[in-house]
Amino acid sequence: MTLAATDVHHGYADETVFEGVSLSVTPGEVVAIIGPSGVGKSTLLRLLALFDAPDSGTVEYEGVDVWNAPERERLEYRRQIGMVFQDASLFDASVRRNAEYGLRVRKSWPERLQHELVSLVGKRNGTGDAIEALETVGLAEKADQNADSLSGGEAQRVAFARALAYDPDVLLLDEPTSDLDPRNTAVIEDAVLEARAQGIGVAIATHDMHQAERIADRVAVLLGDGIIEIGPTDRVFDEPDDNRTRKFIEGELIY
Ligand SMILES: Nc1ncnc2c1ncn2[C@@H]1O[C@H](COP(=O)(O)OP(=O)(O)OP(=O)(O)O)[C@@H](O)[C@H]1O
Repeated sequence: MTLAATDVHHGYADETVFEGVSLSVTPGEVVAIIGPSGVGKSTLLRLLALFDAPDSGTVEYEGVDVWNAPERERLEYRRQIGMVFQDASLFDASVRRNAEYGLRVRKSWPERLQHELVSLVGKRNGTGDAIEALETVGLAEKADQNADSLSGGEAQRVAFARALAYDPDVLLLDEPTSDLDPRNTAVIEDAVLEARAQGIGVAIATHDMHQAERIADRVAVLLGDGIIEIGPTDRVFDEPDDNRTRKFIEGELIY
């Protein structure tokens, strides 16, 4: 399942964040979105997550222009996309109940609706296993603990498991490790690579250049005027086409 934003423009009130941005996420790849603070990395992820419609341009799920599709279809496409934010935002409930959240919502739907939606996206998700997802992030043994007993890093790992348990086609990660120590970061990065191995397409916004180098297949560099460069990670880091990319990677203030 390919998720693609094409020539999207977006802004808030009168302020344009970016224009003419195109980015696709294909199955089994990790795309890192890098760029200075405020250039619109989160905004782009929100457009890909179908939370917000672009001001112009299209967002397509497997070739379907989702903002011209009926609302019910759009909601179903949205459910194929797992999102993890910088802040874990867990519920005051057990780790297991948090990880199961998406599964419970889907199971509560009428059978007729389930069939209709399976025919739309070609699979029945919501049948995943929360404990398996917790195992992926090394927290299955804490399944019965209340989420508020977890450390910040553990909570973020549960947020990742919650997105994974639902069996998404795509995972969108908005700086998921920016507040984490190296050990918890490594757990999340391994889980990302595991998701990729299962065929999930992943886009991750990150300020950590080393993280992008470690886990991304492709890197998109977002600057004031849009994506100035996109390509295989090694090529973008070692031989960037755009001089601003090189300066940004080397830590110069360019924006
Ligand atoms: N809901 C909103 N209402 C108004 N302006 C917003 C909103 N969300 C983001 N912005 C503005 O849009 C611009 C892009 O923000 P965004 O969060 O997408 O950038 P970012 O690259 O993810 O930044 P950071 O790296 O600091 O997280 C910023 O100027 C921000 O202030």
